[in-house]
Amino acid sequence: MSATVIPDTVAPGGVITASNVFYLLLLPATLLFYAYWKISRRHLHELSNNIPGPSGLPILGSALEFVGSSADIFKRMYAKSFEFGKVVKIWVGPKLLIFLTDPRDVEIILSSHVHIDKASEYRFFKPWLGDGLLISTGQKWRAHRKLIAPTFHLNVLKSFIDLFNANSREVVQKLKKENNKEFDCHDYMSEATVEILLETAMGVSKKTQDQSGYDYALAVMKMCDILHIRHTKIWLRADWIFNLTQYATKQKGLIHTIHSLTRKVIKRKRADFEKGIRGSTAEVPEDAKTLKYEKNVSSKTVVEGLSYGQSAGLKDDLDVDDDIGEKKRMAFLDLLIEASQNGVVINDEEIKEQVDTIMFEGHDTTAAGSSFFLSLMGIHQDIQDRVIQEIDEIFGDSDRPATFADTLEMKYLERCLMETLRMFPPVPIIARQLRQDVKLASGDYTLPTGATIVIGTFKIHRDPDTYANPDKFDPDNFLPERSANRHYYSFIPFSAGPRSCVGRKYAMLKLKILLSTILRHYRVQSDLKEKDFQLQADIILKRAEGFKIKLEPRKRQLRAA
Ligand code: HEM
Repeated sequence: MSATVIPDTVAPGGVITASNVFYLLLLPATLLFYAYWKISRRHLHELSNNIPGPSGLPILGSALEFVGSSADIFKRMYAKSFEFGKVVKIWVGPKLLIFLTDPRDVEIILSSHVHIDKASEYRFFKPWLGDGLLISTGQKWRAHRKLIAPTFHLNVLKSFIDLFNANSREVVQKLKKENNKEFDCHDYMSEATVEILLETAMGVSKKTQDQSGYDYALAVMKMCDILHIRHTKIWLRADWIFNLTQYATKQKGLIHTIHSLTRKVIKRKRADFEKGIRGSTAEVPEDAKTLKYEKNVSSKTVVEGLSYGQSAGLKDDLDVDDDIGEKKRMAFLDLLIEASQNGVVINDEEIKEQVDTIMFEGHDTTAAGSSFFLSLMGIHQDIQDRVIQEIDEIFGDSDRPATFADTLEMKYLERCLMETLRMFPPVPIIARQLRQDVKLASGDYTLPTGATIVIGTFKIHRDPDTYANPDKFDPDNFLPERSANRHYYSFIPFSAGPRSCVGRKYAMLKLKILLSTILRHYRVQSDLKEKDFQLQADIILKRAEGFKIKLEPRKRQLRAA
């Protein structure tokens, strides 16, 4: 542009050229920009000065701590976390991260209707999840949350029970080929959780998809690897650099695989909708239907009988009014398509973003949770005995499907599940961007506007001030008398407050049916102990070495009912 204004020629015998002018102005312009940048960040520095944390290197800060494999980074960061208190600042280049692990401080952030903006790192999800519920903010997030949350209410979830049973039975059949040999159960859990989502929340039969649930799950895992690399290698954060790398090409291919499934799902559902078909079109085999076994359970018992993965005192928009009107009782994609018919609440692109979001959040988290659960059962044989005893007391020697009332009886299994989510929370950290200063409750600290706040769920769940023996797998941590005096925000696997997980109840119900069905048929063995797990936190917490277990068929004489 400047070349057209000031011709880039050498003046006869002179030295003033356009490039000379450019270089002459570059230095003062840079100095001015730097001065402005420093002044605009003064507040950030002033308020963070008294927050403890590693001093780091000039310019880079602690960026080098994030070099290496995900498992190395996780181990290093967790070890470092013991050097400081419950409010820690870390500079990563110019970025200020503040880690919070005191439940009183965490409550201030998570319960707020103001601090709802996700950290800037979530933008790496955009090409994949668009502006779906996980990432969006402001009015768009509010309107869509209001629309989507009721589609995960208990009354809707109860209509999924037969499909949870049918799919869990299929997993048991598939697992037969792994009898008595070591294998990675996460592969099976990923495939099952994708297929269950397709048949329940999306309401389409998995048989109509030409891609298997596993292909989709694999693409998601590889996509998470790339996103994790962008979080840790700071030079890849800039889109223009990232787009020059092979990761960008790989990402394009993976997004194509992921989006081709979600596009097909929406297309099929729309076609069904136009034919007047509502609800799931997935078929349930007769022997997985629960109607004749179901006892009537009042919604009051339901709320009191199940914590759904939350501390008992925490309530959110999933807990209000379980007896919602008949009209509102629609599953996720049915409701979105119906809402889009008038084009006001949600348009086609937004439906796709939400479907992508639910397909991701709904499967990878529960695949990790169930794989950790099975690994822990394999390690703690005595605890597995008690779970199996409880299941056998509920089902006897019958092979009938699990009813909703049965899931309420699975109290010990539920405690084991909660303890699994405590020790190995699938979402190990939550990050928010502060748009205004926040005074903390735990000490004389004020978090400055512009800081990235990292809620360290993994660390909070291992705090010896809250859990007497935090590294021991002890389901009795969730006995009512032990939970009673705990701060509500000291157990937050599903986050909490207005941006809590909308799939919390769905996840707990599905996991109870899936895991109890597996344990009705198999006993789990594991040669490793949990201290040997190589944890890696690339978006979702996993075992880097895979979730290796062995299954032994249980010797039960089953009868039909
Ligand atoms: C064990 C299973 C699960 C765990 C541990 C889990 C955990 C979480 C956590 C911690 C968040 C907050 C994330 C953040 O703020 O960055 C979240 C949000 C979310 N989860 Fe889950 N989740 C699980 C299962 C599910 C399922 C089954 C679904 C859907 C079917 C789901 C859908 C969502 C959505 C849509 C959000 C975003 C909510 C919002 O921002 O309004 N999750 N989940």
